[in-house]
Parts: sequence; C-alpha cells; structure tokens
Amino acid sequence: MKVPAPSADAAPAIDVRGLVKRYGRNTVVDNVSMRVRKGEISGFLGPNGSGKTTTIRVMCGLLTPNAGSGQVLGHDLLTDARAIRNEVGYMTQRFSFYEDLSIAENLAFVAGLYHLKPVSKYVNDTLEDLGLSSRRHQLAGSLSGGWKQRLALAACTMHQPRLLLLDEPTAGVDPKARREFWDEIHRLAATGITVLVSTHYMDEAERCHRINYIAYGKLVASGSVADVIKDAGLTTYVVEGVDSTRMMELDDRLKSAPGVDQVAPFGTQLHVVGQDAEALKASVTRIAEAAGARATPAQTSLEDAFIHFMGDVKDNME
Ligand SMILES: Nc1ncnc2c1ncn2[C@@H]1O[C@H](COP(=O)(O)OP(=O)(O)OP(=O)(O)O)[C@@H](O)[C@H]1O
Repeated sequence: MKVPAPSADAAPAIDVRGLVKRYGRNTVVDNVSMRVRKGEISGFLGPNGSGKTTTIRVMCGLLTPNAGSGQVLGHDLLTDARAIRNEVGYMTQRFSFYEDLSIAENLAFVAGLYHLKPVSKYVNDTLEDLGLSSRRHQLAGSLSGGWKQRLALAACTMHQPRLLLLDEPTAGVDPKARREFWDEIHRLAATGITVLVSTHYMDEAERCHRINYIAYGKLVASGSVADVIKDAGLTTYVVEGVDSTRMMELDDRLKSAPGVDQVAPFGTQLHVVGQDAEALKASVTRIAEAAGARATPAQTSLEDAFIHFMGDVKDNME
C-alpha cells in the first residue's frame, strides 16, 4: 500500500544521534541515529532482542543512554527527559492495565497520573470515543485482545501527546482488529501526531511512511519500504511446477547452488533470492530446467530484504 509521506520541511519530532545503551558488557543499542518527521508514521522493525524496546525507552526519557545525544519534540534527551515524558504517549509491549479494575477505573488512574482534570470528563470522553460507555464497569482483564489494545491506545493518547511510541501494539491481535488499530494510527497521524511503532508484521511495515530496521543493536536500514528493498540489492525468482513430494529436494539443490542466498517455500512455489544476479540466474535456470520446473523473475519482498540484513550483522550476544 502506498502511503503519502508528510512534508520534509518541519523540524523532526525525533532527532537522535549515536545512541548507545549497554547492559554489563552487552551493547544492546549500538550507535543508533534516527530521525522521524513530524506527523510521520515510522516503523521500527528487527528480530527479537535486537534493541527496539530499549531504543524506544531511551527516546521517551525512561532510560539514560551510555552515549549519544539528540532532541525529542525539541527537548534535549539528556537534560530534559521529564519534558519528553510529559509530551509522549508510550504504549508498552505488555498490557499494562490493572486487569481486576474496571475499564473506567483504569482510565481514571491514567488521568490521575497525568493530572488531567476533571478526571470524570476525560474518562467519559475517552469511553465515548472508544464506544465503551456502556461497558465502563467491565473488568479490563475480561476484554478481548483487540479491545485491550484499543483501550491502551486511548489511554496513552488521553493527555494529548505530540508523539506516540508504540511497542508492538498489535502482537497477538487478529487481522481485523489490527487493521482497525492501524486505521486509528493513521487518523491520529493525520491530526499531526508523530508515531514510532515497533512491529514484526510485514503488512504493518508497509503501512508506515518510513521504516527503520535494527539488527543486534545496529540500525541497518532506513527509508520508505521501496527504498529499503532497493537498498538490499537483491534479485528474486519464483520456481514452481513440481509436485510437493519433490519440492524439498529442489529446495535443497537450490540452497547449495552458487548465487543463491535464500530459498523459502510459499505454498506451491519456491522463493529464491540472491545478491549476485548473474550467478543466481544461472543456478536457478539450470536447476529448474533439470527438475522440469519453471523459473520466473519476481519482486523482492520486504521480508527477503530483512532476512538479508539479519545475515549481514553479527549477533551481539556473548
Ligand atoms: N534491563 C535489562 N538488563 C539486561 N539486559 C537487558 C535489559 N533489558 C533488555 N536487555 C537485553 O537487551 C537486548 C535488547 O532487548 P530489547 O527488549 O530492547 O529488544 P527488542 O528488539 O525490543 O526485542 P523483542 O522484539 O523481542 O521485543 C536483549 O538481549 C535483552 O535481553
């Protein structure tokens, strides 16, 4: 899906340089620089444990970096963390409400944290926006996954933040609820709110204006989805036309052939990817022909690009 990007003129909402965060001898955020324009939806992707949550916590002023500097919403990251915390809405990875309090009680608690007055007005308005007024006394823990996420998003926008930092907000949520959640993110961005959102879902990455890919603490790609795919410099073929009993044999042959970096089955097709276009073409053509299969050039996907980036970066674990 093509998403028009916001204007490049405005000062960035996030402008951080050389961020480093270490735990003991483990560098979990390694020299990360990132810019997110005002009103932009910026995706943050990367394998498990690659440093997304840690980077987000540094950006919202909850963690102090070991090195690096920058501004978030114009406030200095190192000296003005409190101002950043007040103006940012942070949605944590896990549902962070009291499951044994009602929906309204949880919202009242959040309103109190931000000194929003009168509390009842904020709570009632939020319940109305959510369409949850009639269920205000329901325990938060009894909500479905999709509703929990919507409640969490509504709660972290109650104090009208200018920047939303959302950490895997849709993990484990069904596709319809995810789509509705993303529609809401786009509605918020259209009002000028900036969003940095981490996700493992490729379709969600494609709904962002820009994406940032981090692997083992290092930022390895940034830009529009099309830019990131182009920068990976990969060539892709689809191989098909053999029955399922011979697919894995073909898969094995391709995997060990020169120029082939990745092979992945997708239904009745094999997706074959490599950096060396000439060598890949020669291998795919030869092996497909010998097996009586068809090989056709195909679009490289974002997932292909990410797997390629992961292969290029050294694991930071000891
Ligand atoms: N408080 C801590 N003390 C020690 N190590 C930590 C701490 N917090 C995070 N880490 C380590 O830092 C690394 C990065 O973790 P982080 O949660 O930032 O990654 P992530 O990209 O958000 O992962 P995921 O996609 O699984 O949520 C991991 O190896 C994690 O174990």
